[in-house]
Amino acid sequence: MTPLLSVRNLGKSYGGNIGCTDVSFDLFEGEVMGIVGESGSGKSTLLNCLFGHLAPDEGEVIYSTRAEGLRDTLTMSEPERRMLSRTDWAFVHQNPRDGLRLRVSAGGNVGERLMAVGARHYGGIREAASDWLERVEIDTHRIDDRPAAFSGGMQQRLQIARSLVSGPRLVFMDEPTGGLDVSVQARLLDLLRGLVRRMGLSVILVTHDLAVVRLLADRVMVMKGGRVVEAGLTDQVLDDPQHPYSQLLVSSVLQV
Ligand SMILES: Nc1ncnc2c1ncn2[C@@H]1O[C@H](COP(=O)(O)OP(=O)(O)OP(=O)(O)O)[C@@H](O)[C@H]1O
Repeated sequence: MTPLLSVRNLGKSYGGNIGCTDVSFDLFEGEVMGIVGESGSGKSTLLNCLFGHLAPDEGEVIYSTRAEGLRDTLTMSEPERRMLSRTDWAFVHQNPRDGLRLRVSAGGNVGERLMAVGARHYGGIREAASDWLERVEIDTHRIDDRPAAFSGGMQQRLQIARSLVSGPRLVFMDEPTGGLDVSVQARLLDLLRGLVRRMGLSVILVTHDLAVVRLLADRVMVMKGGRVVEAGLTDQVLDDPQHPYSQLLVSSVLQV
């Protein structure tokens, strides 16, 4: 089976500082890959290099496109890449305010993404937006409200609806439950898990929370100092970590 995404020797430094280095992995269709590590271990740098928010210094990011087979996204033209990130890919930010337009209605936030991929029929767009609000458990009566009036958890659910409405195959998530109350996190995780499984999404999920990884990820990569120090099936890595740093990471959570 061809991987959906193949990353080879990806590296990015900031002046003399390593952001991430020598990162290689494959991601298959329908698979969730968790990336964990302490603050400064390179998780965000890696995620942003993969999505295209940052330009890596070296490496390859080969993506299996629907129309043109395998393509290195790092050598694509800017318009091609933009199109890919609107149609096949989506990004869920930790802070929903980074992924939403706060002055546009909830329905508008979702509908806008459909228009960006060519939808034009107003009735159809509004219906799809309403359907997606329901799917992320937002009362459809709030469709014309601005997200600024929503709670943090609702804003995050709206951002997820906006990201998924266009039917992406690969979703990048940066601490999607970070900054939310524990009870709100639990509900969001449940929702995310259901959507990911039902839609058969491939996900690259950055988090420092091992409970999030345990619940969502099929496989996990542990990063330290910009490098992947251990990778494997989630249960294996969390139940029987091999690298001393992974052991420390797992045991520090258990002690809390
Ligand atoms: N804009 C930048 N300029 C210089 N160094 C940076 C920059 N962004 C990140 N770094 C450095 O790159 C390394 C990796 O940082 P990165 O933010 O990717 O880690 P992280 O694991 O995502 O951390 P956090 O969980 O705190 O977001 C760190 O040493 C960090 O100081």
